[in-house]
Amino acid sequence: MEKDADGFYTPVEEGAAPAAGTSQPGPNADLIKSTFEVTVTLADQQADPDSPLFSAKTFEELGLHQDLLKGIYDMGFSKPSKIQERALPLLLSNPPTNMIGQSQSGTGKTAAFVLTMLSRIDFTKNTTQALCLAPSRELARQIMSVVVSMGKFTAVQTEYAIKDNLARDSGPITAHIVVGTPGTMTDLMRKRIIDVADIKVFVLDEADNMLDQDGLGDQTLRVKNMLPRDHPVQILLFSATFPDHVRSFASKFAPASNKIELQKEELSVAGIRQFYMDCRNEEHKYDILVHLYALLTVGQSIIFCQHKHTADRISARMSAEGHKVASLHGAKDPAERDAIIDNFRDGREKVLITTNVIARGIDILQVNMVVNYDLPLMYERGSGRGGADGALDKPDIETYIHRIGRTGRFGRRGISINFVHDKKTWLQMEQIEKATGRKIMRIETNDVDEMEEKMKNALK
Ligand SMILES: Nc1ncnc2c1ncn2[C@@H]1O[C@H](COP(=O)(O)OP(=O)(O)OP(=O)(O)O)[C@@H](O)[C@H]1O
Repeated sequence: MEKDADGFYTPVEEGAAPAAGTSQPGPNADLIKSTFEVTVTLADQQADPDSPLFSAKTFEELGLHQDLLKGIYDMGFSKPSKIQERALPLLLSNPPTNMIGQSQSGTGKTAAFVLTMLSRIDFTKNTTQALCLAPSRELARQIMSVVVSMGKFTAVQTEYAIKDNLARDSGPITAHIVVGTPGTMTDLMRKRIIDVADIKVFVLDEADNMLDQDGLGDQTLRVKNMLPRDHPVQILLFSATFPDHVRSFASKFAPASNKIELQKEELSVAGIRQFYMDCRNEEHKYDILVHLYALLTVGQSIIFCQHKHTADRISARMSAEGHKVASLHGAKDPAERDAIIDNFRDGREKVLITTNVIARGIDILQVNMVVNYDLPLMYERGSGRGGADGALDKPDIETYIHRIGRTGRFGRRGISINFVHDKKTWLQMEQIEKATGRKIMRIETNDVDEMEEKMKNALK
C-alpha cells in the first residue's frame, strides 16, 4: 500500500520500484501526513475520542512549558507525528490517565512518552519522579539520549539503572528521571538507592516484551509492586506490537487506560520493501551475505541471527576475509556493547551483525537495510529466550515486525531481506507474509547484478 496525493492508501505492487525521480522522503515527510488508521479508546467512556480536545496539530497547543517547547524544536521537530497528535493530549491531560499505546516502529512513541515524563517533573524537588524501563541497555541508553536532548533547556537530572553504570558504593539517587532495564532497576529499588516516594510516571517501552511472562514480565511486575501506593502513578505502556497473550495482562497492569491502537494490517511500515532470497543451504546463506556486502554498506545495515554464536562466527569470518563488520549480542560485556552500538550509531561501522537484543526500538535513521540471516522463531514457553534450546518451528511475528522496523524510520524507505534455505524456512516465511498481510518478493540469488539493481531501485 502507498499513499496517494490525498494521503489515502492505494495498493501498489509490493517491491515495485517507485517512479523515476522520486526521492527518499525526509524524516518528517510521510508520517506527519500519514492517515494510517488509529483507533482511540478512552478510559472515560462518556467522552468522545474524536473530539478536537483529544488531538493536537501543533506542539504549542499542548500547553507545554517554554523550556520543553524549545527542546522539541531544537531536536528539529516541527509538528507532532500522527501518533503524537492523538497520544499527547491524552498523555498530558489531568488528572493523569494510564495509556496503552500501539503504533508502528519509528513513528515517534519515544518522543511522546519522554515528553510526558519531562512535563510532569517538579524541578524544584531533587527526587526521582519518573521511571522508564526498556528491554535492553542499548535501548535504555537511546531513550536517555532523547530525555537529555528534549530536556536540554530544563534542569532535568537523569540517572541510569543499567548494569555496571553506577559505582558500587554510590549513594541514593536523586535524579528526576531514571531509565533502565528491569533487573538493575529492581535491584536499586530494593536497596533503596532509588527512593520511590515521589514517583508520578512509570513507563514501559516495548511493553509487550516487558510484560511477557517468558521475557521480562516477572521483573517488571516487581518494579511495579514497589511503586508508592499513597498517590496515583501514571502508567504508560508503549510498543509497536501487543500480541494477544499479553493484552489482558497489559490492561490489568495499566488499569483504566486510554488506548491507542493501529489496525493489525498497518503494523508493518509501508515504506519497507520486503524481499526473500532462496539460498541452497546454510553455507550458501553466508556466500550471499558476502555478495551483498557492497549493498549493505550503501547506507547502514543490521543482520539478525538467531544465536550469539552465529553472529560471532559470521562476523569473524567476514572480518578475516577483509569485510569490515561488527557484532553485538548480550554475552559481550557492557562497556564493549556500549562502544559497538555507539560506533554504529555514529556511522563508523556500517554493518552490524546481531541477535534479537537490538530487534526492538533502536532508532538509527541511516539504517536502510535489515537482513534476517535467520528468521526469528518462537521459543517454547519456559525455555527462556536467547538460548539454543527450545526454539520452535513457528516464526515469531512480533519480533519480525520489530526487526524490520529498524529500517524505514519516521517515513524513510528501507528494505528487508529474508534468507530462506529449506522447506521449513520457506514455510515460516510464508506464515510471516500471511500474518503481516504484506507481500515478500523473491530476489534471484544467481544474478548479482540484477539483485543489486532491484535493491537499489527499492531504496530510491
Ligand atoms: N514530531 C516529530 N517530528 C520529527 N521527527 C520526529 C518526531 N517525533 C519523532 N521523531 C523522530 O522519528 C524517529 C523515530 O521516533 P521514535 O524512536 O520515537 O519511534 P518509536 O515509535 O518509538 O519506534 P519503535 O517502535 O521502533 O521503538 C526518531 O529519530 C525521532 O527523533
